[in-house]
Amino acid sequence: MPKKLAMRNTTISHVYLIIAMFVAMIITLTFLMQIQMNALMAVRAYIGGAGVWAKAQKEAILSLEHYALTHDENDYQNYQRSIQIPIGDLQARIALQKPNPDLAMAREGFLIGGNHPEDIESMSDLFLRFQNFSFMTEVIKSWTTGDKLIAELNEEAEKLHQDISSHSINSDTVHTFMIRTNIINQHLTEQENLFSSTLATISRSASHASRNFSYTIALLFTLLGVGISWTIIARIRAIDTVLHNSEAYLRIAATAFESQENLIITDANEVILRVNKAFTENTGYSAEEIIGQTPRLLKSGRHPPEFYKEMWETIQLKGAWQGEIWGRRKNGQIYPKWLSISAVKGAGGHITHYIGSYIDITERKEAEEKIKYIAFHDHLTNLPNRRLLLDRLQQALTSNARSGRKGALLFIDLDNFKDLNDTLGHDTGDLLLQQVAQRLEASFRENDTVSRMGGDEFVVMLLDLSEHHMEAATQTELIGEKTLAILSQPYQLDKYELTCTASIGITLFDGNDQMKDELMKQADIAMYQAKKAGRNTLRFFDNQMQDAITIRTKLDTELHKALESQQFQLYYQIQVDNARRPIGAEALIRWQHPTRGVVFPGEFIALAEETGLILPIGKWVLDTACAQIKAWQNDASTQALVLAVNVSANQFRQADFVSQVQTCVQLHAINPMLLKLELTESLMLKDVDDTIVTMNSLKEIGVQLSLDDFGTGYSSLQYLKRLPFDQIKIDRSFVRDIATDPNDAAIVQTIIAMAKTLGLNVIAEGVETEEQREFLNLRGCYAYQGYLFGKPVPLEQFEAMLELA
Ligand SMILES: Nc1nc2c(ncn2[C@@H]2O[C@H](COP(=O)(O)O[C@H]3[C@@H](O)[C@H](n4cnc5c(=O)[nH]c(N)nc54)O[C@@H]3COP(=O)(O)O)[C@@H](O)[C@H]2O)c(=O)[nH]1
Repeated sequence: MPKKLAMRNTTISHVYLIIAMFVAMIITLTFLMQIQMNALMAVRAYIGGAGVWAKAQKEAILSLEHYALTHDENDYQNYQRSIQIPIGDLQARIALQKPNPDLAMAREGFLIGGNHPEDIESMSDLFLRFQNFSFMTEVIKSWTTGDKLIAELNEEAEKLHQDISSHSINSDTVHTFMIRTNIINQHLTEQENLFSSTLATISRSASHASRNFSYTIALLFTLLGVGISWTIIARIRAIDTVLHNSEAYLRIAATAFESQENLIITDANEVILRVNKAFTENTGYSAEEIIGQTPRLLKSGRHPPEFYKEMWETIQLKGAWQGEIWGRRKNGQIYPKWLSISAVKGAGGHITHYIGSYIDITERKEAEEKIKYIAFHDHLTNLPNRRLLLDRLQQALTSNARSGRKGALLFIDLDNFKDLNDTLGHDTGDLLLQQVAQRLEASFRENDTVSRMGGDEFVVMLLDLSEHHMEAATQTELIGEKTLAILSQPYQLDKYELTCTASIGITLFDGNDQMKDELMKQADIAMYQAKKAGRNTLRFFDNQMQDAITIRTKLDTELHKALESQQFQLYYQIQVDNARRPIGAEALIRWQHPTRGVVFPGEFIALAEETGLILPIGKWVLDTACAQIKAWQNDASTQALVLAVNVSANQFRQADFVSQVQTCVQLHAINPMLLKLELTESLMLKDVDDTIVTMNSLKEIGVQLSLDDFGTGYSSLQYLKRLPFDQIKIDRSFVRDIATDPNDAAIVQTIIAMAKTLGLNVIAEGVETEEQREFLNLRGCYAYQGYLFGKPVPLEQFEAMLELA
């Protein structure tokens, strides 16, 4: 923690500073005391010296006065000895006052002056240091004056000595001498007093100054000490706070360490130092077992050495790594985890520790796998779904392009599955689909893919077929045939036992520039060909099929446009009675194609049925027919005509078909009896009960119902009895050969008889010859439609034809 470290360093330097300050204070005060002591010693020595000096001077004068009276040479000698002391001091002063003070000479002088040898240094020192200070100049001045007086005294002494030695002395001379020495003595005493009092003053002042200075220094150091101590206290408080916070951090870190995430700390050599509880619970290793080991103990063995090499290189380079990795628990279980490793660096930038944290992603992985499974499998059969098949197909295309081997797609569609679903229910339908899936799975190799597209459609992808087209086709055909055989075996679906066949469309692929969607479409097209070929069979895709599909696609686009651009038109084919009188017409749709001219319904109705476009087309036909009936109301020749329109199965099955018819009838305000709806026989077979309900509702509106193409379907009399038809229309395929084919003649005769029994009208279509008309007439059929009376024509021609009739 750099902040803490910086604070600690600052505090330590403050402590050093305070110690240094006290040392400095002690040294300074000691030094000051030393100076003070020296100064005081020097002052004391000078005061002492002054006493000695004064005493010697007094003794010298006494000895000299005595000598003047006694002329005893001993007295003069005494004078000489006494006067040496002041003269010694004079010598010392002169030596010290030299530009280059002569300390040796000064010492000699001071010694002669009777000063203590130990005082001499401080005396010289005081003199030299302070000689220019005012207080010292006073002293020196007094001293100099004293010295001059001593010199005067000495002159008087020498003169006296000469006078005595030459016996030229008299009482007057002695008297004068005595007066002069007295004067000198008085002056000297004054100077001594001045000298001593000045020194005493200096001593006191120095003492006061020194004490005050010491106090000031001590005060300053104390203040400084207090200031620094204050700072240190503040620092210590701050450190306390930081320490407190650090402890909190440590507590937080310890709590965080014991989090849900699995944590592991190693040293720089990857030796495990610490793990948390989550880790021990997750791996099964106790802390004691794992500490001291390396994370290699946790290796799964699923990653190659390069994986770990790369991982550690990243950590060294970037300081961290994270990724998905397999680990091993103590019980040997391998499991996935999301691992993050961070390198911890010390102050020098070297790695000191590694911290590893990971979360066990076993559950997440399982969930992902489950989601992936759901996304790529069909929930009913558990087979791969379309997405997975396309994925594998893409891979196969890539690998086949390299290997040159062929593959195949088998598009399998169950025959009549919808009928089974409708009649036996969806649960039974589901059971069938599951059993079909099981049979398919059991009969293909493991590397082939059996998938379900949805509904009753399955696609099998075969891999590793021959490189040669024909051989691959033969292999696939055999497999396809086998599959048809397997699927056509009876199924036991709860209480029902039934058989169900399939139609298979096959396309081969080799991976060269082939698109998977295109291949799927090809197999689908081939499957439709198989259906067309009668079901329970297989067909290979060929290019002609592709062309047909291309045309179909184009037609579909154009049909949509045709509806928007009102390119449809109704033609009318006359229906007559046995006296050839017009009784009605059939409205037949035509497409006025902008480039192709008139296009007949045989070319587009089936496609419109498949695509659902028949619904808006049917609505348009109904609306146009009702409008025409209304238009014919104004003319006597047309107002009784019944107009028949074809209704497709999809149109009839619309939930709101009845209300569509009712709305149309009401909107155009027509007599509903003049509208006849032609329903095909096949329409009746599905959901008979619903069909009856719808038909009854239509009958309630008042429209007529005609059973179209009668005889081509199942012609179930059982149903026919229950269905509220007004009319049966004999299909033209029976009419065509009634004169020549006894079977057809018999069928037509039976139909007419049956219709009479059921109380239904009967009309024959496709009447082209008088012979046919006569035959029908003789058998009791009195209504006809066919080229013999008129082809379907546009409205104008139809109305013109009526005028001629
Ligand atoms: N859902 C709808 N289907 C419609 C509609 N209009 C027609 N169709 C269906 O198309 C089928 C073919 O119709 P079309 O080509 O118009 O053929 C009709 C007649 O031209 C033809 N016909 C009539 N008389 C004769 C004849 O003497 N010889 C002969 N070779 N052909 C003849 O029969 C067709 C009418 O048949 P049908 O409807 O069964 O009476 C047609 O069968 C409709 O299914 C439509 O608007 N909606």
